[in-house]
Amino acid sequence: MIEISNLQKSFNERKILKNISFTIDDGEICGLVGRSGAGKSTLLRCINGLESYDAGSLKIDGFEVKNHSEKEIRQFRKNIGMIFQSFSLMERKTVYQNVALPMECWGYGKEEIDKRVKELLKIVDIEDKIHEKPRSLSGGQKQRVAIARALTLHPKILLCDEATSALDPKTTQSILLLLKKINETLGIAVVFVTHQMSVVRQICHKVCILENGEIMAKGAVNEVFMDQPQSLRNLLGENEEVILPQDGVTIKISYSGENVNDRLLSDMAQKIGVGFSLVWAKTEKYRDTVLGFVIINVDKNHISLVDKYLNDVGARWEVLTNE
Ligand SMILES: Nc1ncnc2c1ncn2[C@@H]1O[C@H](COP(=O)(O)OP(=O)(O)OP(=O)(O)O)[C@@H](O)[C@H]1O
Repeated sequence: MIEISNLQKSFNERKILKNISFTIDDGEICGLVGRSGAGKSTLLRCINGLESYDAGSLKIDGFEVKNHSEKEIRQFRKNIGMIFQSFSLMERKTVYQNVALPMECWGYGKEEIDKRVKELLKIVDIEDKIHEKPRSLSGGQKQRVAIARALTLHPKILLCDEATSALDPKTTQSILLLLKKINETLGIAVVFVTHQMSVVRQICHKVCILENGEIMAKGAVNEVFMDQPQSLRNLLGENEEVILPQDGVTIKISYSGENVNDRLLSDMAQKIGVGFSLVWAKTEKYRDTVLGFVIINVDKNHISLVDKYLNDVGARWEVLTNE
């Protein structure tokens, strides 16, 4: 379990992380998102003990990460694997040798290394490239090797720094599926720093949105995406321009596949006898649920009935325009 409480970090008097608090439970996947320079990588480096922090607490399974000897930190880092956008493989070594490296550094015997490397190459589905050098591999294959290497010492946590940002969409999908499988079968917690919201939607249980070193929103992914806090809107941008009607009241309704069924609007029309015009709608698939977003326009005389109905069924909604 990762427990971060009021964490603060400055570089040259400049506050980079301000009062960061959140927890990641064992086996959870947490997305850390935010604009460039928000402090995501610094936070990741604090988690694996590469960077210290000025105040607050960062505990992993009860172990406060800062103020330890080199030896203690080295031992602690065995619990944490890390993968990067740039893969960071050793070009002169083969796939086998790259994956074997952490175990060699820790002085494991040849036989144990051989068994573990082959087992991992099978998990990441790249056994056929065992004797190749990184230069002959595609980006996705290189990331598979990097994932295998990150898992050699049986870590409890995998930190991913923009791990899919250099990959095309199809390869990104296959790496996300692999990380999901690893999370589910090995129970490893994953912290995923990314700019790609699709990554958060598809594999993360939780998300933290960082802005200028502060957490602006955090929580279960479907909750945060349904609430659409300003920090999330800032990140998503205005990529869909919807033309809103000039008269009546235009409202946006958000609902999840768990608490409101897809007959929400037709039921509303039937039960309260109110018509509406559909302005825009979309559904999005998340890890464990589907979210629906609908914009409708109703006569202003009917808005109190609509208000009551939507509150009764537990849908979230907001007024976009009111004539
Ligand atoms: N070692 C350092 N010394 C001084 N300033 C640093 C150092 N490392 C990071 N910073 C500064 O801290 C801020 C946060 O950097 P960080 O790399 O954590 O952001 P980020 O959210 O990961 O950005 P990106 O998405 O571009 O990787 C930036 O303004 C950066 O310049």
